[in-house]
Amino acid sequence: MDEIRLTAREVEQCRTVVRELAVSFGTVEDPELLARATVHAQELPRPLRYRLNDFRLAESSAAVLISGFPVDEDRIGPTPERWGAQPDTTSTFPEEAFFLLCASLLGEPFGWATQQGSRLVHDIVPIRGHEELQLNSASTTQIWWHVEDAFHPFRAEYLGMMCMRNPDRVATTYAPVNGVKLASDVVDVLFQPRFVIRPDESHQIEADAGDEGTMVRRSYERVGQMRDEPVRIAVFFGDRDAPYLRLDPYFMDRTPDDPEAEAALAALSAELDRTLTDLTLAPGQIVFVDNYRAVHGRNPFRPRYDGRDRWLKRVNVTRDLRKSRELRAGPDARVLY
Ligand SMILES: NC(=[NH2+])NCCC[C@H](N)C(=O)O
Ligand SMILES: O=C(O)CCC(=O)C(=O)O
Ligand SMILES: [Fe+2]
Repeated sequence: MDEIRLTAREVEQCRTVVRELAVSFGTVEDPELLARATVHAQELPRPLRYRLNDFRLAESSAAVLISGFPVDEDRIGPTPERWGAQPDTTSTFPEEAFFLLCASLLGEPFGWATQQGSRLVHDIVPIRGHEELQLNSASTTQIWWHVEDAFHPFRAEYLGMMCMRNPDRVATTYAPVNGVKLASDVVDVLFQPRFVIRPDESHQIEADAGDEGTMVRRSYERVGQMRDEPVRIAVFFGDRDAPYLRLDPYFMDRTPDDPEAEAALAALSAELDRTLTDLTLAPGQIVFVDNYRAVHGRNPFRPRYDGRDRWLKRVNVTRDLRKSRELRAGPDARVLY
């Protein structure tokens, strides 16, 4: 994993850019701010921009950690009890704006109509009743490692997470694909379309009541179709010697009709299990996981439900919005229906 540590001077430079945005905007969801993000991101410190550029272009590493940006523990307010339940979006504006500007250096932030009310910046918080689900809002059960939204052809190239608080030091888990060792015939099988990935539950929880337009309903129908009539896909793609990967074993069908494929998936899973490591985010730290080159998950923890729970912000980033044009309302629209 790459680590970028901001110097005190660089942090001041970042805060100046963010302060300027805060004059005109109260939420990072404002489409006008998003339209300008790529431009304003060029005002961030040059070393940060160079490092993120290397990460994006040279694939120097499968994840990058950015440390040093401060979080104002009092100003951000209590951890929300549900997704998007933060009473005042301005309370985390500086942190989210910095996060979004960094994301803009890697590509275009986007959201899903079927997740967290179509917002671009998601909350990762433990939610009452979700403790044992395979969702970001779970707690007492581990989140099995996965590629984010592996079932979807337009899933993120990078998954960003920024820590607001993490008092019990709960670890995100992480394993890069370049650490796995597999026999050549196993790699061959993984490159073939012999695998089935179903949509995970985070796309099947109906959005906040109220914003259930026709488009959103159609979007849930599309996810339903991917669940009921999934197409067979390859787990590996790209370069034979440095493959990209696409898998979420928890939501993948066993393939008893194809024992060779089943064995290849088991072999890859065992390797990723073997190489999985902990990454404990501290307040202010941002990680961007290369969603084509690594899997991630999370260790279990006991939720507090006292306003001081673990709280991350999350954003999906694509290198190319155009490839999903058929699912978006306009060229610069960022929500996939
Ligand atoms: N193996 C899994 N648990 N996959 C689903 C991951 C969690 C999902 N992306 C969410 O936002 O809640
Ligand atoms: O909470 C974490 O550290 C990661 C959760 C996760 O997998 C996700 O939100 O996509
Ligand atoms: Fe995830």
